[in-house]
Amino acid sequence: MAEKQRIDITHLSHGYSLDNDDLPVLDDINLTIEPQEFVVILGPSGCGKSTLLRMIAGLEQPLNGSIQANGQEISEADPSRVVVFQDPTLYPWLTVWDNVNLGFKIRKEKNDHAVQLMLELIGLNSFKNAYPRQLSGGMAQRVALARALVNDPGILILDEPLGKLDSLTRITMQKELVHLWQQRKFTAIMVTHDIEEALLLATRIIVMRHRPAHIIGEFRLNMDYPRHRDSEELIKIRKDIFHLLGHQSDW
Ligand SMILES: Nc1ncnc2c1ncn2[C@@H]1O[C@H](COP(=O)(O)OP(=O)(O)OP(=O)(O)O)[C@@H](O)[C@H]1O
Repeated sequence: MAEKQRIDITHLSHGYSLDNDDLPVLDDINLTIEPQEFVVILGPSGCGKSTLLRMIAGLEQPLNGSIQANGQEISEADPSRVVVFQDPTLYPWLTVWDNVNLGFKIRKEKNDHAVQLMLELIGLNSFKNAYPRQLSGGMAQRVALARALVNDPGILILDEPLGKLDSLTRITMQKELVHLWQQRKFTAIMVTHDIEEALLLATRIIVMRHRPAHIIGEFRLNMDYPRHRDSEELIKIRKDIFHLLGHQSDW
């Protein structure tokens, strides 16, 4: 199993150049994510959440500041940090089994037992010979999660992975995600626009504001799963998040 990762983000700032103007995006982000936490980042559209995730994944370097995994500066992508995007990005010419098995194949390894176990865990064993076009959106996203998790990443980076699913499938997938996280004990960092989703999944919620983005608050949720939307504790945290955001119109 991959070593579980602790992420240390220190004084991280970033920006882009747009039409010769500087576009500051992230401003002095300081955040530590402990191994096996489930951290959810909430923030308005365009504030820089995906940019931050790309940096944790090593797909982009910050202009200033530091970002480390277990004390080592993150300078490039690494198989121990896996990203799952909003779109499942499965290979259409590969079956479900071959999509999940891809990492092993690339590394010239064979671990059919792990692939089988993963397919059972996501409830798609009977679809192992199906092609992506034969799957529903929720099933395809489960395959993408299986493909990410079969290689036992130290950290799973989730960029709105349930954003395009209908609300019923989304509720099922939220439960599955918690189940997988409890079983496989990876560190999870996820971006969502959905406050309810954050409340149901996170061990910690980070709230960001933008132009440029900075952290304006965080909430620890020491509650068991499954959680109930109308529990007193969640109602209180939901209220506090709305209060913090001040009912921003650009959410
Ligand atoms: N490669 C790039 N070049 C220039 N600007 C970029 C680039 N990538 C992102 N941006 C800009 O950076 C800002 C943050 O983008 P990002 O995708 O990180 O936001 P986000 O919070 O994830 O948004 P959303 O919630 O809508 O997905 C946006 O203003 C975007 O236009």
